[in-house]
Amino acid sequence: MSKRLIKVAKELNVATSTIVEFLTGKGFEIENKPIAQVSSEMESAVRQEFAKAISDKEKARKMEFGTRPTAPPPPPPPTVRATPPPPPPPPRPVTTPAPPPVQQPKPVAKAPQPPTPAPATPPQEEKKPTTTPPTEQKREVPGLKVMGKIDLEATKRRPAKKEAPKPAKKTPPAAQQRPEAKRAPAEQPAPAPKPADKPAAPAKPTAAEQPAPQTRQAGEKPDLHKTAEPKLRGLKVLGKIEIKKPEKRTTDDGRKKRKRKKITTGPPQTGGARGGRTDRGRTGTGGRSDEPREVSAKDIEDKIKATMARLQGGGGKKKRQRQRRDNRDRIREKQEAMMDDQTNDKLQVTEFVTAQELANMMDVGIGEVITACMNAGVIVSINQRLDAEIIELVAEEFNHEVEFINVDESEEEEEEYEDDPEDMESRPPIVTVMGHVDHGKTSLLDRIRDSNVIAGEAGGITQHIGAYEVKLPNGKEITFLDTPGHEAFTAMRARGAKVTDIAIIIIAADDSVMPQTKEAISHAEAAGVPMIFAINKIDRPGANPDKIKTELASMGYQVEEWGGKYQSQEISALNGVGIDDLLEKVLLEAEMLELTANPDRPAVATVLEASLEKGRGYVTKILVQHGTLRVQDILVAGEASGRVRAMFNERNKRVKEVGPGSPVLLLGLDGAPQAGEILKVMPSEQEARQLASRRAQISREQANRAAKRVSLDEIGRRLALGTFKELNLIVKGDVDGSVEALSDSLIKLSQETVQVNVIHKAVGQIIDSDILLATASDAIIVGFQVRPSSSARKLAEREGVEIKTYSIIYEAIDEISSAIEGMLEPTREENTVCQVSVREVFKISKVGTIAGCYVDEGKITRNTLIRVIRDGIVIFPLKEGQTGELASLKRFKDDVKEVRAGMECGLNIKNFNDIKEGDVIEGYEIIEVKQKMQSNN
Ligand SMILES: Nc1nc2c(ncn2[C@@H]2O[C@H](COP(=O)(O)OP(=O)(O)OP(=O)(O)O)[C@@H](O)[C@H]2O)c(=O)[nH]1
Repeated sequence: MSKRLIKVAKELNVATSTIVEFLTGKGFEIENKPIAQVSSEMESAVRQEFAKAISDKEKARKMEFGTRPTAPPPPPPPTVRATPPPPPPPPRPVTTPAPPPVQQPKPVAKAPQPPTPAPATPPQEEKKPTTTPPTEQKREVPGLKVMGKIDLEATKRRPAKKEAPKPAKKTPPAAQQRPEAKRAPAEQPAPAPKPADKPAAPAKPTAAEQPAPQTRQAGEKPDLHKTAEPKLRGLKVLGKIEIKKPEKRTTDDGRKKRKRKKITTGPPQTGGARGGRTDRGRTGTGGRSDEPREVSAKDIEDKIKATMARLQGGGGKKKRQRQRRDNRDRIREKQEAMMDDQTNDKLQVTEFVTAQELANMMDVGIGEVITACMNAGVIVSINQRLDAEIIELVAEEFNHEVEFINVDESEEEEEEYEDDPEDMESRPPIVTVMGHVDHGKTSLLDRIRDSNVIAGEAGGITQHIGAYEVKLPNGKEITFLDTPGHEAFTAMRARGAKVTDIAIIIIAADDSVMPQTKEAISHAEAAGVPMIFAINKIDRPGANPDKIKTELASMGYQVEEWGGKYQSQEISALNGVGIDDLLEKVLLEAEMLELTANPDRPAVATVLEASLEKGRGYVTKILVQHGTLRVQDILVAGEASGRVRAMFNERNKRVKEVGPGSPVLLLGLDGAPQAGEILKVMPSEQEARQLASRRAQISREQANRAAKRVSLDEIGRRLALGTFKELNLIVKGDVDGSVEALSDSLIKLSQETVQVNVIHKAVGQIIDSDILLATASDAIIVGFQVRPSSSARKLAEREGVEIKTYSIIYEAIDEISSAIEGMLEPTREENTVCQVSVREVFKISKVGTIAGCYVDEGKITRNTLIRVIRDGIVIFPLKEGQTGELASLKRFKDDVKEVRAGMECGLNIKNFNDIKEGDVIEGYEIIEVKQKMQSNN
């Protein structure tokens, strides 16, 4: 599994640039971006490389914190505790020989120690009050006379006074010494430390302070002794201060300090809330977490009391306290919630949650989320919707795992109906006829319908219900979709419905494989629907079926009789030749597909068409796919719901029930679902309504989101989701050569992670069917020197299909290649600012060709960059990198700076005089595009 660079860097505590440098040096390819993916191979290399650094750092850390308390202190404390009483006698002799001045320098040498004693003193103060009771008993112990001795060296009187109370209050071992200390204070204190550390000398100089450490040891424990011993010597003054404090504590300060303690417990909580956030990143600090736990138990009691008091109507004096407690509680609860979150840290998110929502989910401040985004190089606002990559990154930052859930899936959990294999019955195949205009689609469908009308229904008034069934002499049935051509076919597929089982591609034998034929093939191919080629009009004198087969073979579709895998049939839709054979081949294909359905289950159907009819309400034409649909069934289809009021077949005959594979027209829905939407039978009207309204809500939500379809900018995001494996492209160009060249180059961009497919390529304008195919196949349209028709442009906008147009082949390749690599950084982009149609052309000598134009959209200015488009193909400028400019722009006879939509104007173009009536002048500007989020990362 690969990781983000930033994460690895954090784990190793190494700069990302260092890692990148190292990896690049090792021959890995990695970008210096925080979200760059680090493969496990790279990671292990990096870990190996930086392992030493990590361990060194770890050691260094331990040294800082651990050495003071652990290394030196542990040995002395135990000895001091255990030994002090027994060793006293031997030390004395030792002390005498030891020269006090000589050893004093030693403590001085241990420069670092002085700071430690200072902190050591406060603990003493706190503990002293608690130790007060034992002091009297301890006074009896004579062993602690040493204290007195120390005092003599420094300031005899004061230390003596101070020490006296200390020993009295403290340690039991000291008790014996104290009496001695009083009597012979000068020397005895020294021995006490000596036995512990051996260095008798240090004891003497610090004599005044040593008593203090001893008292600490008694009250506290080994740690204090350890730190004290080396440090005490230099810190005499501090010792004095400490001694004074304990005396006061016992009286007034005790209360104050108790209060302080309470206060300190409070702040840690608030601090915890603040610090908790930082802790998350560092996975918490042990010490702090302990405190709040203790406090929380008390606070719970307090809270109960406070609540009780409030219920009973407490006095105003305690109001603040209560408020404070409440605040603390709130903070603590928040903290606990965070802790819970951390343990249960898998976030289920839909894509495009806002920064605020993500912060709420993780229970962290929005500021932190924004900061995390900024650290990753992305500036976001509170309500900005974050994409998958960023969500992942931010969640990682807060130790959350992310699971992306599809809104549709999450909102609509379809319970899979499990069909019993025994209930499955074969159903008629559903066939779509597609082909080039005038190649005979309608004629074929009519011929089939007329010659194969279901028995007993001949002569009835037919109505268009989007499909019809035919029964063949052998009793087998076939359902033909007669929705016009591939538009309906792809429109349905674009909605996720796969209705067609088999596609008949009809090609006129006296013509050739035409652009629409190729499109039809592309559509069927993209849908994975088996094709049968019907070579029509074989009765025509110029018919040449072999030519068609050859063309098909050259496209990679070898027909069966030529050794290929595609069935084909020569037919004449006009006189009925070959139709039965064609239907036989359809049945054969259907047999191979083993089409079955269970008629005994709640019906599921696909909407073919829906409309609002006067007097009938919403009329929905459907094709039942599973189960049997009956009158009075409760339905939901897309955002519409209702109950089946009535159903009619294509003969306009009422039917009470419809089985799988049959089309029907139904009344009763409260809206018009879109073609391709699934109609389901629901158990209750309430559920149907709920589901419909939920879908309506989702579709609104989706409409608000970024384009649902793939776009170059979106590839990075999809790659992050891990679901993006194929990039489908439709390539349109001005000439065959460029289409081929561009397609080949684009296919070559395929990588291990992303396969680039050119699902359709053709010469000519980008038209509606390209958009439909792109919608159905989630493809991007790449146009080279061609433009979309205005209806195609609108359709693309509506469907969210991205059309990328280029004038330079390598730019197209570069951009798509960058997108695939997830590092698209568009900085300059074309923005169409106007569309002007040429209505008249005047040739004026010396001036050139003047075009009388009408501004259809936008505003053309004198400086607008332009290109001339004829029949959807760019005819000027043709040279790569060249831009078109106006030589003049006039309204009537006046030069003007700009002309707006709905106005006429005259213009001529620099270096271009071949302008013709009907040409379109497209004005555009080059704009600097803000870097998209994906590209930032
Ligand atoms: N000679 C001959 N003419 C045919 C045959 N099939 C269709 N035609 C003729 O070809 C023309 C076009 O046929 P249509 O069935 O309308 O073709 P289409 O593909 O449905 O056309 P659009 O609906 O416009 O896409 C009509 O004049 C038909 O009479 C055939 O097998 N032989």
